[in-house]
Amino acid sequence: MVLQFDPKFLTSFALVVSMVLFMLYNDLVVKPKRLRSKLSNQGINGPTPSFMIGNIWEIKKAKELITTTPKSPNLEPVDVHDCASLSFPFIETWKQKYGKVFTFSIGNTQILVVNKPEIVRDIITCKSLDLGRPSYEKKTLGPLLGQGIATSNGTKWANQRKILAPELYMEKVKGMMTMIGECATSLVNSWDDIIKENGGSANIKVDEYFREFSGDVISRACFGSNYSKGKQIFSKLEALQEILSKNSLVIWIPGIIKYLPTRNNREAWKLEKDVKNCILEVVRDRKKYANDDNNKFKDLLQMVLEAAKNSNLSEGVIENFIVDNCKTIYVAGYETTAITAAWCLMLLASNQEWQDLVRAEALQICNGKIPDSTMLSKMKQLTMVIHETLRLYSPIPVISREALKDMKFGDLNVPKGVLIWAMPLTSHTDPDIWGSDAYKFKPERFANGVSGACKLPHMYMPFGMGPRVCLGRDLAMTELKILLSLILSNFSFSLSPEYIHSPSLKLLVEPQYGVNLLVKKL
Ligand code: HEM
Repeated sequence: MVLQFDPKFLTSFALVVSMVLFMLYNDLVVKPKRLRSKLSNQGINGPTPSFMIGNIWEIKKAKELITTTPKSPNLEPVDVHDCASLSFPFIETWKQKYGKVFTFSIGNTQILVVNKPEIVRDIITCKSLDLGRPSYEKKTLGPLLGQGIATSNGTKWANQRKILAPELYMEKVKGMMTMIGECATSLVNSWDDIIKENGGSANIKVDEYFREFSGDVISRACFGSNYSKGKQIFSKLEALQEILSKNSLVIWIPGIIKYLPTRNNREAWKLEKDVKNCILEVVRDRKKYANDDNNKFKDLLQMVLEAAKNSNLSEGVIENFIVDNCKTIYVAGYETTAITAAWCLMLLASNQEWQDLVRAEALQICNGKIPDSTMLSKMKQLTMVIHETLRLYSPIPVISREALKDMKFGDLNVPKGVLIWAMPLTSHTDPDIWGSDAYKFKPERFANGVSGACKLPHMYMPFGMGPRVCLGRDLAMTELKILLSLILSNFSFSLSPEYIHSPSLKLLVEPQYGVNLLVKKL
């Protein structure tokens, strides 16, 4: 039997196929080539990309080489902290080969890496809404962050920032200090118990305890009295984050991989749906009691709810606004703080003289009490240690932007669609900025603040800078100071023989095998 097709159908079919092919050719070949040639005309070069995958292969190979050779401090002491080479080996290699400004690609996305201080300053302090968060973040982190403040752009971002920022100002954080002190005390008590059981000292892997601590703080700050429901939500978000970090390179490859019902994708979709339902359940409970006592709930969720109520957004949009911003605050604030605390203890464990100094300061100022805001402001040496930790082990290694229109920074023309990466990890250890001891742990460099520590203070950016600077900076610093001062006032610690030094990049830069310490009660 010979199939007969209507000639009109055949013509339309051929037209659609050629349009799809044309669009694919444009997206995968023409556009990336055009962007690269606009950059190379300005003398900006980089490794040659392969079709569809860009430089993913080189990145994967460089990372594999590093992860197979972790260092144990028993063999070599941890006294050189070159975190950038360990977590971004490919960036260091290309920087040496192509200079301080170079380009590479992941999938068909063109990335411009900028290490020149004057350009970095212009980019991260740029107030134009034409410079935004990269659209790929919505692809890679969509299930985790939705379209909350961290992934949105333009007026949508500006509105969310206006609503959320005042809730995390220092004045509000001061009101959270008793709650933070309670969470830290609970961690100290659990270490006390382990140490007692083990006859005076114990080998403790600190990471899970710090995650529990910062998860508790964020759950209580976000959900107040619905805190136990908050914990359930956050454990699902944690699982979702783990799945997405496994997908982080594959998802860049153009095509339909993120839509395929693979095991990872199915799990991620289920968790995303569960989280949304759980948050909306808390919201429904709140609405039931809202008229009983309007002052009952004074937490971030209530503030997001009220902001949504006062806006002229439609019901469906309001739901997403609430769900996405609750998720964003959790994701932005949970692991970053926990990982920083772990790196801080690793550094104090390997620098006993600084551990003794900061402990003496904490004991003298707090005298066994949970610190209040006046005490925290007096703890200068502890602040210096946290700054130095964030310099050497910045948990967020890249500050990324996308040119949403053609843009110009000094002499540099950035075509629309190019992603720009400023790299805290690299600029925090650049010897031209910090001196020849840039890779050493020396908190004393911060004795006169950030401006006294380096020639170009804007190159110190663990919390970013400019209009999109971290909203939770004051909360994070307060959490870290309370937690660390209580630990130092109660315990002494050194690196355990089980500790393996291997900073590695998942979604954040974290200790690949955790931080194991030998902890003793004072
Ligand atoms: C040590 C802990 C933390 C570090 C190192 C850190 C670092 C950062 C960095 C580098 C950015 C991106 C800035 C940019 O793109 O210019 C950021 C954004 C953000 N952070 Fe943090 N953060 C920490 C803790 C927190 C906490 C505790 C919260 C909330 C409770 C939080 C909420 C946010 C939010 C909402 C944004 C997005 C701001 C926007 O796009 O306008 N962060 N953070």
